[in-house]
Amino acid sequence: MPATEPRVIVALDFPRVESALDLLGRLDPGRCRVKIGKELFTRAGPALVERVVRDGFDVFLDLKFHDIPNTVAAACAAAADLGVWMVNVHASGGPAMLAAARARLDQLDQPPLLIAVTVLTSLDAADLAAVGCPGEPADRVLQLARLAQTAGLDGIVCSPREAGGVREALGPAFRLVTPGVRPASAAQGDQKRVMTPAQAVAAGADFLVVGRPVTGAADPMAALSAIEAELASVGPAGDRSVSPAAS
Ligand SMILES: O=c1ccn([C@@H]2O[C@H](COP(=O)(O)O)[C@@H](O)[C@H]2O)c(=O)[nH]1
Repeated sequence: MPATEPRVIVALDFPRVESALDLLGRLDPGRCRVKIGKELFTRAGPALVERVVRDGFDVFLDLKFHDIPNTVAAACAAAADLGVWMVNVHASGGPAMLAAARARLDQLDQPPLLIAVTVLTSLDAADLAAVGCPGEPADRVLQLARLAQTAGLDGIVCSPREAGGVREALGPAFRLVTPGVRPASAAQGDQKRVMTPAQAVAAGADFLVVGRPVTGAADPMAALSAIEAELASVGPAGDRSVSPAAS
């Protein structure tokens, strides 16, 4: 990914639509992308997504579809109709579900990026064991990442902690989208697998999803600028541009 492309995706998680619009009015689509997730989508619906797209933002619609193949494929097509830049599904939905989503989006001239959620960044090994998946999160992430790549997805959501291993195993063109990003001074909250912005990019993340460290800051724009400054200090280490032939 060229180092000049905005890496930060601001998660617009707000209890009030007006608060999301207020922050959007201060953000620059040339500097960051935005994520609309379950909270804002449930409050404001597709009309808000279309408005934010019209305002020039690359929108990651983070609804984490997880259902039977036919339903997920149709939901992905509906998301694409909104003009979003990225849409996601749960990798644990299985190979047929992933393949159906891929096949449906492949019918479009300009499909959004299709990304698979691996292991939620709020989970640690004990949480995984509690839901019947004993083992290290990194191993499960890699297993699900391979499944997603085999099904032709464009990348995965994982924590920055797994980015290095996945990057090494699956190559430079596979997009790694990492929530679980916390500047050194920020509260961890419910996230269990975290790294700083600089560490995430150095580990191989393409896109950093950042919510509360920006949206919950006293001065959200100053918080975003501090993250950008931290990323600038990483320099070209995160530039893994690939030729079309290699991608
Ligand atoms: O594994 C995942 C998948 C998605 N998310 C989403 O990212 C943001 C993170 O927000 P913070 O406030 O920076 O923790 C949020 O919208 C989650 O739904 C994730 O955290 N982990």
